[in-house]
Order: sequence, then structure tokens, then C-alpha cells
Amino acid sequence: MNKILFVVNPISGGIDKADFKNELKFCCAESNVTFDLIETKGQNDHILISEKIEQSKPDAVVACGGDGTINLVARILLGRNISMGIIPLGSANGLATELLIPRNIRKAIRVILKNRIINIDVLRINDKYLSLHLSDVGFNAKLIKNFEEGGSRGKMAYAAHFFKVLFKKAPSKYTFIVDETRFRRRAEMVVFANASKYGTGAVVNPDGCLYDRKFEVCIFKPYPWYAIFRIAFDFFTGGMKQSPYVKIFSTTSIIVKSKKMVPLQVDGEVVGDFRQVKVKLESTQLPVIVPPQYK
Ligand SMILES: Nc1ncnc2c1ncn2[C@@H]1O[C@H](COP(=O)(O)OP(=O)(O)OP(=O)(O)O)[C@@H](O)[C@H]1O
Repeated sequence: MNKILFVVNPISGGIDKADFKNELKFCCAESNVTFDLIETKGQNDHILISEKIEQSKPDAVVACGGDGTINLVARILLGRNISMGIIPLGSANGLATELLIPRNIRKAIRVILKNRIINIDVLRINDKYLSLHLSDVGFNAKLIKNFEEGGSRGKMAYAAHFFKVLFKKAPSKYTFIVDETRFRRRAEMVVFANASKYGTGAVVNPDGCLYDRKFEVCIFKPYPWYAIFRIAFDFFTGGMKQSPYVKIFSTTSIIVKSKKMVPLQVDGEVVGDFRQVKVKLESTQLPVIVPPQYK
């Protein structure tokens, strides 16, 4: 690899990026690799980064931030034949966790410099949003919405919101359309899973694989209140496939319709309320730099 462009979100995770930039200089000099760096501004980043790519002609573009920054870079790179790297420097790094990318900055930079690439699947939602990791409608989207609106931070606050939302059940009626088949179900949550687990470590889709040319739909059926503990247990022990409250199947496209508006979250970001969610596997995969331990 000759040249790398690092896209750094200066505010992600509330982390000062000075140490990271020093590490970057050190590691790239050590490996004789030239690099460019651009900081995101929070506005028109798509244009600024695209222009920088044209000018800099990098072999790889590395997203340094949280899931939002990764999604931004992925949208720009898809179809361009440039690989994407990830340095997890956000408050939420679901995809980096899934890919076993080290949280340690120096180790993460060295993963990039080793340049081991796999092509991962990408989902397109409602012809607009890109999902590399996990997207859903229902209780998790509500959880994220409440958490963001609550203004609180930290694991305890998150756990409190988690149980509050699980207890405050509000199933919706959904119609599922897969190829020629159509069926109806009431559900507390429907997950469109390219990956296997959330950034918190909760395993929603135990067999999830990022490069298998399909994704899983995980339907959480309405459950009695006492099932909350079983569901929480299955989330953290990887037992979701055996759960009587969850149905999981694989597909390459689906349309889910709901009578009422339901919040949709895409890779950690609530993007709005919808009555219809259309999910499709993109024909193009995205080359991503991964550590040797990711199989
Ligand atoms: N220079 C900047 N100033 C303010 N906001 C910015 C800047 N650069 C990027 N952003 C915003 O950062 C957000 C993406 O953050 P990202 O997901 O990478 O990190 P994060 O710490 O996990 O964030 P969050 O906790 O908000 O999800 C986007 O909303 C983007 O608009």
C-alpha cells in the first residue's frame, strides 16, 4: 500500500485526537507509508471527502471515528474500488467490534498497514440508507431514540433504558414480503442483520456473517413480561437461535410494512419514522481492511 487517506472525526467519542495523530505519524513513518488526513466538519463532508479522494488518489480510505463516520466513508467508497479501513474512535463502534478491530490505537493502525482485505456485504434500505452492520425497527430504535433524547451517558444509563424499553412493550402489526411470499406477524422488533452483534456485545444473529451474500431478518415476537430475562440472557450468551420469542431467516431482499409509523435505526443512527422499510442486498461488496484474527 502506497498512500492512505485518513478521515478523522474531531468530535467523535468525545476523544481528543492529538495522541492518535502522533501515533499515525510514528507508525506510517516506521512502515514507509505516505498518508493524507482530512477532518470532518459535520456538514458537506461527503463532498469534501470525495474531492480529497480525487486529489490524493489513495489506495485506502480509513474512517477514524464512530459508526456515523464509518457509514459516511462507506457511502463514498462503495463501487469505487478503494478499500476502507476503520480506526474505532467513537462512542459506538459496532462494526469495528464485529470485525475484531483492536481498540488500542497503535494496534488498530498496524492492522491498516498490514492491509488484509475482505469484501463485505452492504444493505440498501429504502433505496437511500446504507447498512453495513445492524438496522432495525421497534424496541432497539426506540431505545436509541430515548437514550439520545435522555441526554444521559454511560453503561448504567444505557442498561436502565434497555430494561425500560423491554418492559414497555408496544408490538406493531407488520406485513412481510419476501419474493412471492407474504405473511403477517405482530412483532416487538424486526432486525435486518448483516452482522451478528450490537456494539454492546448483544448477539442478535448468532450465525451472522458479513460476507455471505445474504442477510438475516430477526423477528422478535410479542413476549410475556417474564420473558425479558430470557431474552436478555440469550442476547448475551448467543442463544437467540433457540429462543421461542425470535424467528430468524436469511434472504437477499425484503419489504416490511407496518400499520403505524415505526422508528428505524440504521447502523446506530435513528433516521426517522416509517410505514414501509425495504431492505436489499447491494450487488457490489465493499473491500474492508480487517485484522488477521477476523475469519
Ligand atoms: N467537526 C465536526 N463538528 C461537529 N460534528 C461533527 C463534526 N464532524 C462530524 N460530526 C458529526 O459527528 C457525527 C458522527 O459521529 P460518529 O458516529 O462518528 O461518532 P460517535 O462518537 O459514535 O457519535 P455519536 O455518539 O453521536 O453516535 C455525525 O452526526 C457528524 O455530523
